[in-house]
Amino acid sequence: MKDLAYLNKFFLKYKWKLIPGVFFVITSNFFAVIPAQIIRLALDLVNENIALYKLFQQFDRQEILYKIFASSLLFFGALVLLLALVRGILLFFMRQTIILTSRHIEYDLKNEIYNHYQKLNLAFFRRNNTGDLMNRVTEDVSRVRMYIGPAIMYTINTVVLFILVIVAMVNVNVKLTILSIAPLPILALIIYRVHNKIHVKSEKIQERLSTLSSYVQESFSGIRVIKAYTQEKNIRNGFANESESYKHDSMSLVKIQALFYPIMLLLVGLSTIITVYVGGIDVMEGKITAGNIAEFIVYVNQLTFPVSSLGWVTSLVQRAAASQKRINAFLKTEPEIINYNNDKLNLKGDIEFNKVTFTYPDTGIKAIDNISFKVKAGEILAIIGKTGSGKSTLANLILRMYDVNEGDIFMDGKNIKDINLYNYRAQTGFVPQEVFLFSDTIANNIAFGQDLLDMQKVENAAKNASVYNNIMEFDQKFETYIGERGITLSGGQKQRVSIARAIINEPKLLIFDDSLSAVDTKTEEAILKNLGRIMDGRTSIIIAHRVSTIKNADKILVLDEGKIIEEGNHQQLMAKKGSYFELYEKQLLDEEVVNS
Ligand SMILES: Nc1ncnc2c1ncn2[C@@H]1O[C@H](COP(=O)(O)OP(=O)(O)OP(=O)(O)O)[C@@H](O)[C@H]1O
Repeated sequence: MKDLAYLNKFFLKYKWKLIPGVFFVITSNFFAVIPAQIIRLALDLVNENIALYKLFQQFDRQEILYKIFASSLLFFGALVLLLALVRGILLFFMRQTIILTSRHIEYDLKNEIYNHYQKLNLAFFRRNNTGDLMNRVTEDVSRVRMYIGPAIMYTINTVVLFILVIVAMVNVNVKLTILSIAPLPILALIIYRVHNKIHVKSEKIQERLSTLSSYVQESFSGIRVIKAYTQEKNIRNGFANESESYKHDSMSLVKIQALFYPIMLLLVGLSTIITVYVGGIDVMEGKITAGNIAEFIVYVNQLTFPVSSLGWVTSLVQRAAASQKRINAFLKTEPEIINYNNDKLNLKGDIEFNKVTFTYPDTGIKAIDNISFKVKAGEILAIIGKTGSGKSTLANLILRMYDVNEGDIFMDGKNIKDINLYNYRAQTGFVPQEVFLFSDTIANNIAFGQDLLDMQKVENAAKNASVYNNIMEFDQKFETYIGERGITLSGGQKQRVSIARAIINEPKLLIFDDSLSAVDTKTEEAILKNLGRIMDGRTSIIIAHRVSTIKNADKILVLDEGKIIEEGNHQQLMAKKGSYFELYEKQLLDEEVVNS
């Protein structure tokens, strides 16, 4: 429960919506109790008047008596209707205030969690799976909303109605009160148990549904592999098995749900029977009137819903507390990469690595091992090496996606930890190894890092990334939708759109992580030529597998197992006749074989 205390700040924020809500809950209950008393009066009136009516048999007055009696009954009926109407209006305002507030708080909480996610660094997203991250913002927040809205509303409602009804009942007859409400605690307990069971089963069904959806999604994504390996039948059987488990769990939920109403009706019926039986004896003994029995039956029926909601509310609160606990754990996670400096930064592009070592915190893999090098502003640094040698990690460290364990990285002579991180990243262009494009138009994808869409800039960037002609071939040109709802770009086209996105701002520092692997050598040459022009006087870091890509770099680092094993420009490294030379010779040979 203490986890839910986190929400108090929201209650305070929306107090002027909640306080009227509580007022409406309380007043609406008065209008729930008064009709029962009017029904008692009406019934007693019927009882007395029937005797009187019979007394005046054969007299003219009987007709007048009948009229008075009928109009009084009509009056009581109209009064009950009017009270129900007023109660309805109050209930409407109750929901308009309390449930509306719960929606406001849900919105605030979702935004708070989402904003917090944006502050957290890459390592956090690698540690937690996407499903979990999504659940915090969707499922968990919804459960918390059920506590803020329905749970609180029904709790206040139940307490107020209970007090009013019990006071009214005790005023009539204490013994009858105790006996008629005796089955209700059992009702609350059973409903609580049934709700918990329903909850456990619903959770299981939800899990089954997720598994089923993932299965279907994966089989659609991998349809080419499935068809190529003629695995359609196996996949179909797998789907049938998953569906069977889902059906089985759903059936068992339906069985429990089917018990819910009969149990409720049984216990309410029991209360009514007790009221009629015990009340009937009291009427015969003259302790209470017949109208009191009718009044009691109305009370008992009025208590049914709040009592059953008590069980429901208890399980709602428990679930909300569990969800809020998970949300709090996320909100308490502090970003590991912290920006201490808000001074404006004008990046030049001098980079220095000084004895840098980095080990991935989750896997314990030492990806960078005691690396030192310098790049002057305006130079092109190339990084080459076997797969897994630490090239992408180096790019991540330059972008300060992770902080180093040992050593220091300097940007323009300042430690990277001490410069304005957001300013720094804004002046950096990065093309990641795994291209990611949003489900949006090509123009918006290219202009992603910009505040405003400047089509001139977008087109220029596309030209410099050698993708302009491809885009112009599409019917809708730059307005072409890509991603799930749109067309599928080829690997090379995606890479070039991603390059256009990185160069559109003419960054001071540009990092290409194996970003030319899917384009042919001719296109690669054209892009590099354009880059040479755009990046003149700015620093570029090019990670590549092909020697042809990096031949013209000012400095080349050859990495192996996180260490620099060779360093120099193309000529120097060729003269060394070491790993770089071997790689070059091998790639040259491969090219000749392909061309012959
Ligand atoms: N997010 C991560 N968490 C844990 N370990 C990682 C992570 N990313 C990379 N590694 C590990 O760090 C090492 C270096 O990986 P890195 O991606 O830097 O290599 P690379 O040289 O870029 O390889 P490639 O050329 O195949 O892209 C590898 O052993 C890899 O398994």
